Parts: sequence; structure tokens; C-alpha cells
Amino acid sequence: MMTKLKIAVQKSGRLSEESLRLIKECGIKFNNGKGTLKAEASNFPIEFLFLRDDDIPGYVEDGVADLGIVGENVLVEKSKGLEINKRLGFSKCRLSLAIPKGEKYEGISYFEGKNIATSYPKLLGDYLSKQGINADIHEISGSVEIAPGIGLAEGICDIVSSGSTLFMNGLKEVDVIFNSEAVLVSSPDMDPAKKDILNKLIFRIDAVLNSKNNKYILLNAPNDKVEEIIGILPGMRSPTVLPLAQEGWSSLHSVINEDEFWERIEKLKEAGAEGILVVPIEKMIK
Ligand SMILES: Nc1ncnc2c1ncn2[C@@H]1O[C@H](COP(=O)(O)OP(=O)(O)OP(=O)(O)O)[C@@H](O)[C@H]1O
Ligand SMILES: O=P(O)(O)OC[C@H]1O[C@H](OP(=O)(O)OP(=O)(O)O)[C@H](O)[C@@H]1O
Ligand SMILES: [Mg+2]
Repeated sequence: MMTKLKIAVQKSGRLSEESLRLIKECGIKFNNGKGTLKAEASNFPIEFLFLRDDDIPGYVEDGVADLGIVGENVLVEKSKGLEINKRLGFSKCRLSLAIPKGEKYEGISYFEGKNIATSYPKLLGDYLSKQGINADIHEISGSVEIAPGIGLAEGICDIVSSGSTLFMNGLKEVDVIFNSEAVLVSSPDMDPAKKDILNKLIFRIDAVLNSKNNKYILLNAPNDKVEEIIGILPGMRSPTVLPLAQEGWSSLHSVINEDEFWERIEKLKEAGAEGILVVPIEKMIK
């Protein structure tokens, strides 16, 4: 029988869409009809299990799934020792302590002896004990932001992204205890055949992630400015320089990190660059 990897992906929620998009961008084709809990790729040896995100670290640890895509917050909360294979750069959020907005806050000692509602008792417990704070942790599985308003707790520790859920519930964020993003995790004892497939998958994921952070840049410059511009443009190796039909001018092509691009654009113009084009890269293999 052909070896296949089993990957656990969130069935529906904040991770599912981006997880499946990443797999598709890796050129892996599959059908996942509504309500399906299992699917198989048609052009790559991988099978999908669609699960609640909380169960993903456990399934990977037990070997029911070989791989999983999960938030780092859930991984650290639930797993006993799975290692992160790859940070995936989506579903970025933070786990924060929050209190009613009218309360005065002067530091973490605010929580001494207080009651805090959370779905992350382990992460919160570890954080508070490192800070030397004794508090009562009240575990609830969802709608945590409602807890202070109904007298269930004096503070909360939950996921924050835009902060609008806190705001709508009359709360303010007072301390960030953990920063999270989606991560790929894999079972520690995989046989060599599975490891081989995993490496192929990671190779594709790298190509997709690299392409997202980088742009292809093309510009024109007078020949006497080319050296200076090459000094400003970082590249995978060095820029490609091609002669233009117009005498004395060249076209330079390179790859630039998107963040660096905005920093360097002024310098490129000052150095004499013209007709600058920045285009997305579909895949990038380093
Ligand atoms: N507002 C947000 N912005 C960005 N990422 C988020 C946000 N909320 C949650 N996440 C990330 O996505 C993960 C899944 O969030 P979601 O709200 O879908 O979980 P859930 O309701 O527990 O889902 P499930 O039904 O699978 O148990 C979180 O563990 C976190 O890593
Ligand atoms: O800071 P914000 O941008 O408001 O995001 C934070 C909220 O997002 C998540 O819930 P989600 O909307 O996924 O709903 P859920 O309670 O069903 O998980 C999380 O549990 C917070 O409640
Ligand atoms: Mg969950």
C-alpha cells in the first residue's frame, strides 16, 4: 500500500480557510465537501482529517495524525512536547489579560487573589506563577469575554486580535502573556517513508511562504548609475542587468523583501532608478 501522510486541519473556524489555502497553494488538489470529516488529495500522498482545533495536538501526539496545523496557543496549552515544524504566518493573535475598563490597573499584582476566567489554564497558570501571582483560574471553554459582566470572574485571559470583542464587552487589555500564529506540527516518530513525504511538503510550503514575503522588482537606470543601484538592491544573488534598446540605459531585475522595498524606494529613486515595477512572485525556491 502506498504510504500517505495524515494531516489534521481545523474543521471550521479561524484557522481552516487559511490552512486549506496554503495546502492548495502548494499545488495539492482535493475535494472537501461541506460536512466531510476526511478527504484525500488526488495528486499528493496526503489525507486530511477535519477536527476541532483543541484535539489536533493530541491526535498528532498519539500518532492518529502525522501532522497538524494549529494555533501555537492551543499547541502550548494542550501538547506535552510536540515540536513546531514551521511557523505559517497566519492567524496571528495574542493571549492577553483583560479587566473591566473602569478599573485602575497598576501592574500584574492587580490579579493577586483575583478570579480569572480563561480557556487557557496552563498558559495562564505558568505565566502567573513566573510572576509570583496567586490567582484563582476559572476554566471555561468559550465566550470568555462575557465572564466579568455576569459576575463569573474579575478578569479574563483570552485571545485578542483587533480588540473589538474586548471593547464590545467593556473590557481593556492590560497584559499580553503569549503571541501566537498558526504552526505546522508533526509526530516525533515518523517512519522514513513518511518523513520523505513531509520533507517534500515542507519544501513546497517554504516556496509558498518565501514568495509571499518577497516581490520581483524591475527598474531602468542609466548605465553610470547601475553600480550604485546594485548596492541598494539586495537580491537572491545579484541583480540581473540587461541592456535597454535605448543606448546608455539598462534594466535591473531583482527580488526584494516587501518590508525592505518601502525603505529602499527613496534611495533607488535618488540614485536614478526610473520606471520601477514591483510584481508578486508565485513561488520562490531559494
Ligand atoms: N480573532 C482572531 N484573529 C486571529 N487569529 C485568531 C483569532 N481568534 C482565534 N485565532 C487563532 O485561531 C485559532 C482557532 O480559533 P477559533 O476561534 O476558530 O477556535 P475554536 O472556536 O476553538 O474552534 P474549534 O471549533 O475548532 O474548537 C485560535 O486558537 C487562535 O490561534
Ligand atoms: O480581538 P478580536 O479581533 O475581537 O478577536 C478576538 C476574538 O476572536 C476569537 O473569537 P471568534 O471570533 O473566533 O469566535 P469564537 O468565540 O466562536 O471562537 C477569540 O476567541 C476572541 O473572542
Ligand atoms: Mg477550539
